[in-house]
Amino acid sequence: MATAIAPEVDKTAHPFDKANLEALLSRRFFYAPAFEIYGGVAGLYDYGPPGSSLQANIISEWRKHFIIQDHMLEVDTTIMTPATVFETSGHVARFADWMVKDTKTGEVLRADHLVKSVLEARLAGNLEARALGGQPEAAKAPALNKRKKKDDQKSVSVKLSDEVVSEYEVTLAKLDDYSGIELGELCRKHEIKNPATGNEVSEPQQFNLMFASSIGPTGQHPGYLRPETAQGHFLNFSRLLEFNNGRIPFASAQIGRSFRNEISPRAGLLRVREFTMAEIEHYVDPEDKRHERFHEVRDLVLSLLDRDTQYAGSTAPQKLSIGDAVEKGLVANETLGYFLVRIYEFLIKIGINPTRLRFRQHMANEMAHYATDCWDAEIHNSYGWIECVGCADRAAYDLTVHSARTGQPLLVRQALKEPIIIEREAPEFNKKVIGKTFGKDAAPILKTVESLDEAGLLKLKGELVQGSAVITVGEGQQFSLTAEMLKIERKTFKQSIREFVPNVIEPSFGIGRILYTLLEHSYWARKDDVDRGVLSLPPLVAPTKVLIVPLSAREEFDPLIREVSSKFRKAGVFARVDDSNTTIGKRYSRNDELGTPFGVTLDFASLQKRTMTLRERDTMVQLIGPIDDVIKVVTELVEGDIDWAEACRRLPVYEGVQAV
Ligand SMILES: Nc1ncnc2c1ncn2[C@@H]1O[C@H](COP(=O)(O)OP(=O)(O)OP(=O)(O)O)[C@@H](O)[C@H]1O
Repeated sequence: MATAIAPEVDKTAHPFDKANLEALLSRRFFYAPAFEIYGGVAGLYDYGPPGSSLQANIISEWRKHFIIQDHMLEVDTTIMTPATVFETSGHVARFADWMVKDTKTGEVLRADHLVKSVLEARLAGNLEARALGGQPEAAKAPALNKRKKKDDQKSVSVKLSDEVVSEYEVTLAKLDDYSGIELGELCRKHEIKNPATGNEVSEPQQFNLMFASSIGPTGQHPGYLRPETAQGHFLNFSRLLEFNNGRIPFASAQIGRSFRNEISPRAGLLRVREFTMAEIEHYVDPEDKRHERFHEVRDLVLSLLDRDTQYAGSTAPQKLSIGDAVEKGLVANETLGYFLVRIYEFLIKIGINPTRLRFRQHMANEMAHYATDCWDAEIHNSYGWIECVGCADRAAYDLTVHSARTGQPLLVRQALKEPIIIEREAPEFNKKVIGKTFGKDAAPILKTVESLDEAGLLKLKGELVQGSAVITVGEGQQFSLTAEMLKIERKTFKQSIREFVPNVIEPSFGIGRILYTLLEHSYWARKDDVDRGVLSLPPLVAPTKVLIVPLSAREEFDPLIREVSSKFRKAGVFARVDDSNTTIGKRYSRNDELGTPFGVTLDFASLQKRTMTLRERDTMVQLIGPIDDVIKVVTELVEGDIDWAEACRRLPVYEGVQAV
């Protein structure tokens, strides 16, 4: 048997060409602007057949990797949410970005994106100018009036002083940390204007990103489309805990749509107004954030860009094993570290280039006020380093606020191995007297006193000793209590149950951002022809796994096509027949663009000798073998049980005319 060597393919013969990739994605209908024939709406996209399959395959792998392998509890909660939920969670007050307006045209721009694009364009212009030689334009920020109007839309060769370059670099490294006021100051200081018009911009204003709606026909019940899936997990916490037999740690997981009214979405799938998220809420004991499988991942080395490095104005990550990172306190705890590794493994498995993946820690202002640590998985693409997954330790915030608002306990009760004896102040009521004196107000009065903490009870006790005490119930109603109604005494209790609100570690994935970045990482053009694009998607996520190509349209091929299709179907391999009336080369080229990893060709020899050729997308090498052997090899390739080098050892190279 002739053995083929699996050749290395040069995928870097041409520099990455975004326009070519975008043309391919549109031509093959991976996705397209929604409502296109009505002119489209910014930030809304529809996925076509290959895009939908690719997304479904990524999600399917996500379910296997996280839900199945880590035994998570899957939920599917509603998108439409009553306003009170988001008032409680803080989204109504704080889920906002800073926007500025063009003072003449009224065009709206996101403030931090404006600062970023203008400073980056100036730095790029500086590099160009330095390459050409020349004097720095100014010791400080270059005045815009010295520049051409509109010059910040793209880089313009203007040399900057070293001092300005370093100031810009530090500003960019810390960009996510600035408040609205600071962004306004940056615009004034660096004379940042609307690049499209050269006009000044207004002071930054906050814009809430949630889509408001109302529930029911009266319009009296305000609601919002959820901007993340997380709240649906938290509100079901008690049921989930019960489902898990009252034990933590455990995690809930949800895949679903979220909506954000982004200020000016201009980055394709990276910033859209409706998108699919996959979110995990992992509930842990606040006093023990170890993870039972941490030992399995502790030696894996990640690229970590910590907070202090960013404050120092650098964006160079350090390579560190997650074990060391947790030990040094760089990553707050084992559970957070475990998830960083699991996120890494998932992204690599679906085809993200590991050299273009880093984890960046949030800076102080960037992080939600309640979070204790947060790292974003950022993946590099032609738009720069893009957050694709956020991973935060949200502490006990969400469960605490929903519990306080609803009066429902959202906590864990754990039997203590050894009961503990505690001494504390305890109220003893004379319910008869209270009932007689206060009537229907008696119950809320008792509830208010019972909810007082140790300090509150001691204060009340002191006042009662003086004769009477006033307590405030609900919205400010006051009642006077006497020593006849209430005694407060120090008592001893035996506690055999520990009650606590768990902390939540939340990995949150944006599927669209991952999908687009994967397409960029997979795209390259053949050395001999820049227009022959290939998407090297791994078989695991490729929309179609095998293309069946009959060489002739003659009827006598039909039974064989049916047989091969049916055998692939039975093996669980998604195959498509391409019997279009075009050359075999064109058929393969089209499927290279669709990312189809394998092709099998049925020719006249197939009819006579029952053989079939097998073509690999990237190398275009063709092997040949008996039909059943080829199907077996393809099945193993698709399932990841063997690689192409092994396939080349199993089947001889096809020596006939190569169908390229
Ligand atoms: N407008 C959007 N379009 C597509 N994906 C998004 C969008 N907003 C968020 N995501 C995805 O959801 C994930 C979790 O959302 P999160 O709230 O952490 O994002 P974010 O910090 O608001 O993102 P950004 O700062 O880029 O707006 C992100 O990592 C990203 O992958």
